[in-house]
Amino acid sequence: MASTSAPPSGDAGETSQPVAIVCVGMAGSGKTTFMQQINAYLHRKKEPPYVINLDPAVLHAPFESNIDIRDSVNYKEVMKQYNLGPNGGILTSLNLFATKVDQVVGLLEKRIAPDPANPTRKPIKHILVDTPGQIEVFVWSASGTILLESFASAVPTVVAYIIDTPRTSSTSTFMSNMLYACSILYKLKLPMILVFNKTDVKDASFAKEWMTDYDAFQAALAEDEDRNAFGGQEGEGAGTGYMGSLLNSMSLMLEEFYAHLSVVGVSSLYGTGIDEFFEAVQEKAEEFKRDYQPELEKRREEREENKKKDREQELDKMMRGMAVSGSAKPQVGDINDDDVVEGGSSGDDSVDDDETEKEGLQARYEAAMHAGAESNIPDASFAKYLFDQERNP
Ligand SMILES: Nc1nc2c(ncn2[C@@H]2O[C@H](COP(=O)(O)OP(=O)(O)OP(=O)(O)O)[C@@H](O)[C@H]2O)c(=O)[nH]1
Repeated sequence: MASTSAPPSGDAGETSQPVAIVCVGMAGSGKTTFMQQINAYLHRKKEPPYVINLDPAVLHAPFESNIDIRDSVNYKEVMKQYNLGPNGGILTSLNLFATKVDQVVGLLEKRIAPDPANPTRKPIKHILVDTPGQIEVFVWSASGTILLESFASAVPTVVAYIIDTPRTSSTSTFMSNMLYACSILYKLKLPMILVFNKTDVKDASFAKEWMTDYDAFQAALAEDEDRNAFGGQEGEGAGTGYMGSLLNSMSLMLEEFYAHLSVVGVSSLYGTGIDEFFEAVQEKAEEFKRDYQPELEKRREEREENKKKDREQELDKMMRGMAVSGSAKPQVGDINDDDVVEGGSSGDDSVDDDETEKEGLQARYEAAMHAGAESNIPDASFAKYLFDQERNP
């Protein structure tokens, strides 16, 4: 079941490696406000984080970034040059930035490694990564995967999925959001924390209960069905028996998924629940090292192995190509020599044969003409003569 209030396994700052927290969330869920809040929290704790902004379209970020995609890629220029709309512009900017991921990780690794020239420099304990508001552009793009895998190869990385709690309070919107979270987990393959934001407006206890108590969700489902209110506050209330049974089976299916999540309720506006969030970060960082890192390394090794195989195949193909073209010349030479020796049927020889044939025909024709002239063979018989000559040269 969801580890909604798991005890902290130590201060997040005590881990030897820093933890990267990648914030994703639907537009308006409060991602930027949340980033601002956790950034301020860490500054207050005198543990300033390393901040990476991957949102090329953000106009005013309320916090400073150490690495900012906007410093390398001009989103508006990308839109203009490639004739793209806003989403295409963000995607292309991310793709362009992903080509520099080695430099980004290089900078990051340099910063988190101890500096012999400055031994008193405070180590970085948290890396905060802000992502574009268009969640699908990041989560479902190749560049998003490349960037995340690169971070995860450098430091333990966890995903914080920010949810707008007041807009998730009906059974159907809750289920939609959970399915989306599930798809993100499958896609990113990194430990995930569900951050129920805006708890100053709507407490997240209902969500925690629904995730841990199947009967409680069933009761809420029955209530929504009775009220014909599957859309909740923001829906149209289009409840049907089909919807009820669908939500029912989905909630059963998601039980296993919930078991792998940490769930926290926060108010980014007032800063409540942030301690609990960092406890969950610590828990997930440990989980990353225990469960995800070996899997990531296995995938990386497989990729390397496949790359090696591809390279070997290419090399093999090339060598075979060289062998064919290398041996082709002598072989062609051999064939020519053999042809000459054996009088084989090379193209040139057949031309010679044709020539000989032609000359023979010509001679016979002339002889025939001469003979015809001499013997007055009529033209009609001449063809027969030639024919006979052909058959009995
Ligand atoms: N009441 C309340 N409002 C919040 C909270 N967090 C964010 N908001 C409000 O929600 C709105 C959206 O917040 P943002 O932080 O801009 O959301 P976002 O997810 O970054 O949005 P995009 O930039 O579109 O991706 C703003 O009006 C915030 O003030 C919260 O904890 N409580």
